[in-house]
Amino acid sequence: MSNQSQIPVVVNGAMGRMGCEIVKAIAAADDMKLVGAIDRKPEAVGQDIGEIAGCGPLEVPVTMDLEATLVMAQSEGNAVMVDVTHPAKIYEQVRAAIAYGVRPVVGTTGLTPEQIIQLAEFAEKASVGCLIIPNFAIGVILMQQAALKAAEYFDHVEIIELHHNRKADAPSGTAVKTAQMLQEVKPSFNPPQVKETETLPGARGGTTPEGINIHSVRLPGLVAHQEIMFGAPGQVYTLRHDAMDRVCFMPGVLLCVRKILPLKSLLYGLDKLL
Ligand SMILES: NC(=O)C1=CN([C@@H]2O[C@H](COP(=O)(O)OP(=O)(O)OC[C@H]3O[C@@H](n4cnc5c(N)ncnc54)[C@H](OP(=O)(O)O)[C@@H]3O)[C@@H](O)[C@H]2O)C=CC1
Ligand SMILES: O=C(O)C1=N[C@H](C(=O)O)C[C@H](O)C1
Repeated sequence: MSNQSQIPVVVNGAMGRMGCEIVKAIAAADDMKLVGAIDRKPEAVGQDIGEIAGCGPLEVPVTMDLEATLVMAQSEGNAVMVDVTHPAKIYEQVRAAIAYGVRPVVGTTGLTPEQIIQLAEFAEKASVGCLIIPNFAIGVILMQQAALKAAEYFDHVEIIELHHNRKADAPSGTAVKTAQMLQEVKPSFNPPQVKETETLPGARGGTTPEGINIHSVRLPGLVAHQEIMFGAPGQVYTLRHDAMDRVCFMPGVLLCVRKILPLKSLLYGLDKLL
């Protein structure tokens, strides 16, 4: 495939756990070209991201300069930025990408519902596609679909998400999205049965506006896991997904990079693309 028909891709957070995996996946995709690698480690500036990610030289030096990279990517035309950084700066980074006409595929979690609404308005006005994808794994989307079916029959549900202990945000973006999806089937869950008292604050987890409790477990050894537990008199129905390796997210990342090109507005969730 000629260089001109390849999709130019910038990875923000390129040196992280997800970032390195994404760099390798893009390097292996014939229809994409890595044009920028951003991270926030001064000591790595100028080093080849291909060497850092372990896929051999790509001649793409690490930079800390988001704006200059967006300007460069914009000049390539039809560019995409995959962001896998940190909740702290994600809102500003997505706005900047949209402002430069570089389509953001946002894997970073931690955006608030209000921020997502504001980004949707901004993307719509700019007529730039934007994807907010709390989970790129197909297995998670299938689990969520099964949960939507179960929610038609069960009034009681709790979500348990389990992650490695380097994760910055809690609850996970996937758990938040799952609760939001369930609410579309039923406006509220878990009608109270008794007046509960927490003798240890937080023991019942965090309660979403949908009335669904989310429990966040953080341990070394875990990667990314989620259970959705439905209960009814005499039965418990549990759905579970386990990400054993971040490679499971890569087909979803590549799909987003391809599917974002014709979009002119924001979509939230991989289910919207399938
Ligand atoms: N949507 C999905 O399917 C998935 C989403 N995620 C999400 O992706 C994000 C990253 O996860 P993970 O790769 O495990 O995290 P890591 O901490 O391993 O990687 C993040 C990288 O981005 C760097 N970074 C942080 N903030 C900035 C910034 N403002 N600008 C540039 N670089 C920055 C970090 O630097 P430093 O080390 O110095 O902090 C680090 O190198 C998280 O929000 C996580 O929830 C993760 C897996 C799957
Ligand atoms: O931080 C992670 O690792 C993950 N984050 C995402 C989330 O918050 O849902 C997706 C996946 O669970 C891995």
